[in-house]
Amino acid sequence: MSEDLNPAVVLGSFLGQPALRLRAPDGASATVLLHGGHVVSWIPAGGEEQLYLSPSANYGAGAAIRGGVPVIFPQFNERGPLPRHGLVRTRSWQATESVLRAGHAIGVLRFTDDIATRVHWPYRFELELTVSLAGKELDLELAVTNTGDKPFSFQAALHTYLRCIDPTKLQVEGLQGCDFEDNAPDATHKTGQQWGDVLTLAGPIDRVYRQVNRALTLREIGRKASIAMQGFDDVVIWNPGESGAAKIADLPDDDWQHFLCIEAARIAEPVQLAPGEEWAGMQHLRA
Ligand SMILES: O=P(O)(O)OC[C@H]1O[C@H](O)[C@H](O)[C@@H](O)[C@@H]1O
Repeated sequence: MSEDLNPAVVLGSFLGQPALRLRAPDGASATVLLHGGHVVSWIPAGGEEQLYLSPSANYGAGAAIRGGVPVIFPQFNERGPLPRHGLVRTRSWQATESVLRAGHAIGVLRFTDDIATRVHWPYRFELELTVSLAGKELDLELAVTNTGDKPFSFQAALHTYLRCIDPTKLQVEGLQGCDFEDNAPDATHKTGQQWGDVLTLAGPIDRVYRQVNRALTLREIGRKASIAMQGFDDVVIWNPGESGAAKIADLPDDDWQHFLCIEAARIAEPVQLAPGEEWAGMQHLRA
């Protein structure tokens, strides 16, 4: 991609890392690192930063960046033999396209399997992350294509760290009736069902909500944001709380108070892809 192909989307740098910088005509902007295809910043038109990014985050080859929107593929967490959260958040992607269409700045990044990924996972695949923004909206689409001659199955997620004022005072609405798996260290029951429509946090939370077929609303003082998904059946809600944050080296001890992860995920029922097939999942964020 040439540097001056489109003034709405340019190749630049962010903390010394190669990055795609998107700016819509209405002033909305986002930054996507080539490392991990990782969105590290999103500022809606006339608004403020919506994503949390740890000041202690690590960057560069092999690093998993704490904050922003890590792309998880083909394994979620430690639910298999691969490195935690898969193979692509720690590797370099390529910027392939930049477009300004109907007022939206759009950038596309691609990741293709290589010898290093095939050592872990012997499949041929291509990922494409499309980042599109304008006004108060950010749309992220992850497309996965099986470019090989063997079928495979995978899990995937867009592990979005949403910046917030205080996670213990916000509300997430829209999960009523959904079954969940509770992976918090102190959870007394490993599964449950969301009985009320309003989820509030009292401490650490690490839940996989199943079959969330509607948009979620995040409310806190002076703010109402919405998060909708397509293709991603599950939603992970994660915050390590004070005790968990103390064990995370690349997160300042108090910073658990500045974000809530609302992750568009496909975990419980992995996607099966035959040779030549493609799957796409989307997360739509509205500030
Ligand atoms: O520390 P990481 O490897 O980035 O994982 C961060 C978190 O990701 C997900 O939200 C999982 O549900 C959590 O169990 C995990 O702690």
